[in-house]
Amino acid sequence: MLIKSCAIIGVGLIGGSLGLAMSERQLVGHIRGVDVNRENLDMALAAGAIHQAAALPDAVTGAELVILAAPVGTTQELLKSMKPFLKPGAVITDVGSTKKSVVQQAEALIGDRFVGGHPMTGAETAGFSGADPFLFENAFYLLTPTAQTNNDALETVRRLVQATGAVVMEMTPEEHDLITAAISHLPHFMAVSLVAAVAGMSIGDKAMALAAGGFRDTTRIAAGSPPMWRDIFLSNRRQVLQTLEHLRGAMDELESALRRQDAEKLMQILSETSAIRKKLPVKPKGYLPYIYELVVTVPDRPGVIAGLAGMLGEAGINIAEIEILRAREGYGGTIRIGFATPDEQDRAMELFQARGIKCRRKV
Ligand SMILES: NC(=O)C1=CN([C@@H]2O[C@H](COP(=O)(O)OP(=O)(O)OC[C@H]3O[C@@H](n4cnc5c(N)ncnc54)[C@H](O)[C@@H]3O)[C@@H](O)[C@H]2O)C=CC1
Ligand SMILES: O=C(O)C(=O)Cc1ccc(O)cc1
Repeated sequence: MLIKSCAIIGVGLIGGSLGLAMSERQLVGHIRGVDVNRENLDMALAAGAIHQAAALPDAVTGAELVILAAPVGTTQELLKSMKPFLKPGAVITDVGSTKKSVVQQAEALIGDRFVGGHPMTGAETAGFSGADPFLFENAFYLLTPTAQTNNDALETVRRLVQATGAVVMEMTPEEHDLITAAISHLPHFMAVSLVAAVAGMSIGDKAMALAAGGFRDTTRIAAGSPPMWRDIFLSNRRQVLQTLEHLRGAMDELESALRRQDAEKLMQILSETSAIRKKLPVKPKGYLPYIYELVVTVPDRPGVIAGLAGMLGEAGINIAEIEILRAREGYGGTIRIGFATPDEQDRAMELFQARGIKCRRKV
């Protein structure tokens, strides 16, 4: 056990997942949870993510560690209301998606025992129902200590975060906010704008009904929690606007090439960005650092997946992940099967091909 008692303020997706990860691994003796949403609190309690539902200030009384996991706009009020009740020496951390303003507010109120944190993993589903004890496995978890931060407090948070399976990376709050503006907040801004733009077109409804791969992939995050994203945009406003300038520049260049019907320029931009996109590192997810995948096309027959699973099972090949990508009555379907090793992927491919089952490696 790393910590005797902890309070999680906000037991939604991230706070709930941390609670589950900490209790499953017995990292914390007693966890109290606070939430303005009774449903999330009840679910967190029932799932064992927290041991006790509480209210402020009781929840933080005697707690060695307090984790703020509500939208970033609540930080200041929460810290103000809990400050007089904090145990001397208690460590406070947060999981907010923006850091500079949060850390400034917290240091002004709490001092050197606040450690800014941000797990670089999550989903577009809000609330405890999406909580997952393995959410942090192999995910980057950014910590943003400042010159003020107490070393013991930092070490406490670092050890706890590492024990959830995450990979800690440290940077300044300023660097954090610019990087996340570019790779998280700007994409969200774009996804929201794309949904709004298409929805506003006269063909909007029909287009949405037909939306497949590209539109879905590019806009998935736009389904995220509105209060959470409102707070992120407001708190990282300057950096989001700064990165937006770069996006506008890139869009202007592409637009101008299109207006001029400049095929060469279009090819140059498309080739350069395609090469950069292909070089993105494979995202480690879950327990398995990498997944080696096959895409299998099967006929539309009951029991066809059981058949594939049976073949693999008999050959001693373990299925790490399985997903039905497309299925149409009468046309069969496409199934993605993930393996933990390239050897299993090769053997599965040979096995399927020997039986005349169409399959290919997914890259
Ligand atoms: N959703 C994601 O993928 C990620 C979110 N974050 C950050 O984590 C924080 C929490 O986000 P999620 O867990 O996704 O949102 P969520 O909506 O699932 O959970 C937030 C919880 O906080 C509660 N809450 C709101 N105001 C409160 C208050 N004043 N006192 C107590 N509880 C309050 C809500 O009722 C909700 O249960 C946010 O700061 C967000 O920026 C960080 C990484 C990833
Ligand atoms: O759903 C996704 O892919 C996300 O990227 C979720 C997410 C949202 C906010 C963060 O600060 C970090 C991660």
